[in-house]
Amino acid sequence: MRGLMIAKQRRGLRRVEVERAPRLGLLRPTSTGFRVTVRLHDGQTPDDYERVLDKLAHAWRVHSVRLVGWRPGKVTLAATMTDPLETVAGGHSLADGLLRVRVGRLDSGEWFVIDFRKVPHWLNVGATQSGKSNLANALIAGLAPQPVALVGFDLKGGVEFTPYQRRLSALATERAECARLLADLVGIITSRMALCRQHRVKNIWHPRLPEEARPTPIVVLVDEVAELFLMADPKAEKEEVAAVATRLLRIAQLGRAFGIYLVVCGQRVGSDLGPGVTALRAQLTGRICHMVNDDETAKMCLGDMDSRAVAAARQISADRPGTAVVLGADSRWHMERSVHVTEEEAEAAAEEHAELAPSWALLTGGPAIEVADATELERAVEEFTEPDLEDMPV
Ligand SMILES: Nc1ncnc2c1ncn2[C@@H]1O[C@H](COP(=O)(O)OP(=O)(O)OP(=O)(O)O)[C@@H](O)[C@H]1O
Repeated sequence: MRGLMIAKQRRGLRRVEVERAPRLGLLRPTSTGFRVTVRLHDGQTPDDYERVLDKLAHAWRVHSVRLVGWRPGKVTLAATMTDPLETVAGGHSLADGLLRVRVGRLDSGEWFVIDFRKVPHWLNVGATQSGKSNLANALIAGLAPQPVALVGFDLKGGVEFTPYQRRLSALATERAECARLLADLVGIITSRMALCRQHRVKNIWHPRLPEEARPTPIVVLVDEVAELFLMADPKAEKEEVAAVATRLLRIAQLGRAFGIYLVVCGQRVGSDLGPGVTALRAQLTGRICHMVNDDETAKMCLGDMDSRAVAAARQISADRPGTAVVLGADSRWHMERSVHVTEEEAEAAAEEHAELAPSWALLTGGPAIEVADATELERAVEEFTEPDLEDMPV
């Protein structure tokens, strides 16, 4: 039956023209549809296919067609028969290795994995009720059982992250507090730099750095980033905002090598918030754009990478919360829908693994990894440490 369906598809495919009839390779069935490699005619580029993917989807009578890869002279297209983002089933383990979290599904049917060692910093934008907090919940639930420290900057007065406080090593809810916490993080980077110099390595993941000296990775979640930059009274607040902007930027620039990763969330991220925001954005290479209210935020999030992604983000409808356009490790954009993780589920994960939270005092000055329950941590380290550290990005 499936063979018949594929044969019919194939006959359909042969009738499609992209300027000239495509030279199709074998159709390979996938769990959501099929993949096919197309040999490019002389003068064609992958862009010629990118432009007509919608037309191909209609011609092939499938939900969508995406360009999923290319080699010189060839492109690979993936067709999806039905919308894989209609519902995204949960119930699986969100943690997927050290600093990796399976937060959702891509429209290709694959997992959307946030892998901080591949893409260290992320920008997560969206209008109210678009699903930003749900994604943060998924990250907290996925990172909570891992040997990592979590830090919260919650400019919504603490309402977002306070429920997870027991798993957080630090939480700042006002700008002055944020400025102090950011200064601490810069201090952590400085001491980790000294550690790396001492061992003649360029980053904390280098295999030459003894395991017992390797510092705990820190994932920093910032909610409502605009509040860090907005000034009600520019005269009085200018200095504080400048300090916050400089420190955040420094962390984004240097954090990757020293195991500090950022997830910056906000409703609106525009250049009107000042040059600090634009400079910060350039460092946040992972982009997640939920439904947004204005073109500028979608452009700020996605536009400098791919203008087609902006158009796709503007089409996300309000009745599909958790849906977003994402740009990640492969520099291509994808439609994604995050796994639905309620605040209660994230809170339960934070409670369950509260003992894995290193104290802030230890992170800022104490030995590398130390938590209340050493056995628990050892188990977590074992579970999440991959043997081949050679592959780690420098
Ligand atoms: N992937 C998803 N699947 C199903 N429902 C979702 C998904 N993501 C979010 N929701 C639901 O959509 C609603 C809004 O989500 P969420 O609170 O994450 O939005 P938000 O962007 O953080 O909003 P706000 O800025 O107002 O806090 C919630 O009721 C949430 O449960």
